[in-house]
Amino acid sequence: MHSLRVDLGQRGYPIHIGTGILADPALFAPALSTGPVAIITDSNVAPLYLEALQKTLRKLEKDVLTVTLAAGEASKSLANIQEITGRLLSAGYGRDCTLCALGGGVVGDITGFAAAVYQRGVACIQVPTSLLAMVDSSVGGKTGVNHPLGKNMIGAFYQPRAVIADTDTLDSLPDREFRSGLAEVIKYGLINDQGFFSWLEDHMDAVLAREADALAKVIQYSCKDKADVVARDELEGGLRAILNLGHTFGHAIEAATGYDQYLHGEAVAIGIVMAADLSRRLDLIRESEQNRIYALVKATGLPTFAPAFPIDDYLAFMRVDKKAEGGRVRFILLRGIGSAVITGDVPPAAIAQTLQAFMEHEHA
Ligand SMILES: NC(=O)c1ccc[n+]([C@@H]2O[C@H](COP(=O)([O-])OP(=O)(O)OC[C@H]3O[C@@H](n4cnc5c(N)ncnc54)[C@H](O)[C@@H]3O)[C@@H](O)[C@H]2O)c1
Ligand SMILES: O=C(O)C(=O)C[C@@H](O)[C@H](O)[C@H](O)COP(=O)(O)O
Ligand SMILES: [Zn+2]
Repeated sequence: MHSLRVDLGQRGYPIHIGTGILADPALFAPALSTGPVAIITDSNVAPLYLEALQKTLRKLEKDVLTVTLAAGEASKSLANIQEITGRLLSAGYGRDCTLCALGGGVVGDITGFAAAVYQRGVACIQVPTSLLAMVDSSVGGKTGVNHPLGKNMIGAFYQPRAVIADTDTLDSLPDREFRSGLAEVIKYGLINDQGFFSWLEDHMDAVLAREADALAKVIQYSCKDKADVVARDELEGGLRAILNLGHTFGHAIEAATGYDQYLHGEAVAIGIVMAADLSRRLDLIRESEQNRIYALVKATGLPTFAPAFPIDDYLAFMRVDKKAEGGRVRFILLRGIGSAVITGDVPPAAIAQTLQAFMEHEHA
């Protein structure tokens, strides 16, 4: 097992990454409040891992309630916050309860938000089971739900008490979901870890084959890169926005397509390719660097072109992005591989050219 820490003083917490650790009560015990536990999970994950987690918690003599949401992004809704909190109230759960998010980023984001608002805040443990959740969403305390008008528009920063990532659960993760998680992994290399990006270029075959050593390195490096950024800027006053590379375009793609055609990581992959294109148009990176980025995304089997919509539709979704300031959309762009810049100083014509280029055809 490998453990690291998100260094946030009193709100700091451990991230445990390893095989078989879902069955280890000793990892859960320090993060639990004194009262009962509610496991929030989804309809795909429940048949696979719910029993194992229930067993672990019962060894700690915990009463356990389970809320199983329908799998998929549509479950990240305010209606399900009502459902979860209603179940907790009906069961008489008080402020001493703990919510355990067992699943991917959807379950993690909604459970974290439910924990933030239920009786003004109860303990939360993230038990990520998708690659994306292990490398990104379970860490850092961004919680929330979607609104039809925009992705993640309702939420809170609320840190978990612990992240417990049992990599054995990835054995059952469908290939498309696995690749989706790799988009966020590539992101870390691009924003602040040039060596990791090069390593990914050299080892993508091993990663895609889910070789244990390669997978362990991917998860450990990603969690460390994310924990470092979060520790320096928990509430996204500035620096943390670099974790949003590819998301200004990506979230617009998700929202424009009703959240059900592209997985989050797929939309982010297209967004990364677009951000690289925009960076090159503004002479921030060389064409050779743009080509490397495109090649790695492509080698990962992720999509690199966006569905065709009127540019104004994309721009309208991009304007609701939370990074916008004074009505001006801000982008995370690249100054090289391993170096990101946050800027609102982007000519509208360049944004339109990038959108056009990646809607019309695949980049050669
Ligand atoms: N809070 C953050 O910092 C943050 C970061 C990145 C993404 N996100 C959010 O995370 C969500 C995407 O997360 P995701 O990709 O995990 O999606 P997801 O939660 O929908 O999980 C992906 C799919 O895989 C299934 N699944 C999960 N684990 C499995 C397993 N071990 N075996 C078999 N099937 C399994 C799920 O049921 C689902 O169908 C988006 O809503 C995105 O906005 C949040
Ligand atoms: O943790 C962060 O900060 C991120 O931006 C991580 C992203 O991968 C994630 O998709 C996040 O939910 C996006 O946040 P948002 O603030 O743009 O909604
Ligand atoms: Zn993301």
